[in-house]
Amino acid sequence: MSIETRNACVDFPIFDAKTRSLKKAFLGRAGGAIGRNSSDVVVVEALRDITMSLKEGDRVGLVGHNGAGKSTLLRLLSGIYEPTRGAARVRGRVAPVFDLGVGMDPEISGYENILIRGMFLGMSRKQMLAKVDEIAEFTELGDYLQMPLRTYSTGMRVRVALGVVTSIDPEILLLDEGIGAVDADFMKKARVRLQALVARSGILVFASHSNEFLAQLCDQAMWIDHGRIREEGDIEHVVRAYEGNEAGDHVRKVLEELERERAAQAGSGAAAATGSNGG
Ligand SMILES: Nc1ncnc2c1ncn2[C@@H]1O[C@H](COP(=O)(O)OP(=O)(O)OP(=O)(O)O)[C@@H](O)[C@H]1O
Repeated sequence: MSIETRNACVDFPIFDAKTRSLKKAFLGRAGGAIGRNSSDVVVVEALRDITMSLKEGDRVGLVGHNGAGKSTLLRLLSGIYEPTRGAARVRGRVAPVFDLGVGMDPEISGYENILIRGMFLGMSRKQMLAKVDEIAEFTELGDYLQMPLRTYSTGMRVRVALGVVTSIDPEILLLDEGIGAVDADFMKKARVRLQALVARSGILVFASHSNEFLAQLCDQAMWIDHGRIREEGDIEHVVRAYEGNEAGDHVRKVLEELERERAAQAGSGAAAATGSNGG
């Protein structure tokens, strides 16, 4: 599996822009540049000359200000958008997780929504039937899963959606944040599942404004600025460039913490193995 883009650009033509008061070319603090294409139609230049090459095992975080182009890049990689110019080629089974609520039907039960949402993300009905009990247990929603989804609170819906998303087996996982609405205890549980999901996905591209979350799931990052790749490299370096030393130090702490957790897990795994041999 792989992702390759070469000088990929995405323009959004805006036919109903108030053109008379528009400056010739506008580059604001937020959002992509506003310009005109060759037919003099106003366009938002959401992505400019994106060249990237990802292979199995790559875990890339996208950082950048509001409107920088992160979501547009994820949509380009998922095939929802074609490049206006340049090329984008993606090989592999893609699971686009942009909006946790997409593909959910308020009129049917939580249980049925689990099946449907899973199929929307590329799983077969049979595969989902095999997973549904485990997902139901993860959500801790009990009998609520028999009730129509419209009777759920926002956080309860997110639990269902997260349960499904973290149960799939994608080759390429494209994740847009928006995972904020669950309570802290549940998030802790979800984090473990998300990390497991990422570990079994071949390629991850994850857009988020949470450096903590990014550091937990990614090792590389790209800073998207006004539709262009401004900086790329390891995640600490990119966050430091984008947000400064304090944020960079925070990322390093999160990475060190993860490293300790992993070492402790490996240690206890080794101890358990030794124990069973001895007994
Ligand atoms: N469907 C659309 N039609 C017109 N312009 C769009 C459309 N989608 C995005 N844009 C523009 O493209 C630019 C990039 O938007 P995008 O959603 O990719 O940014 P983002 O980095 O994900 O931002 P945020 O962090 O705020 O979610 C913005 O200027 C936005 O106004």
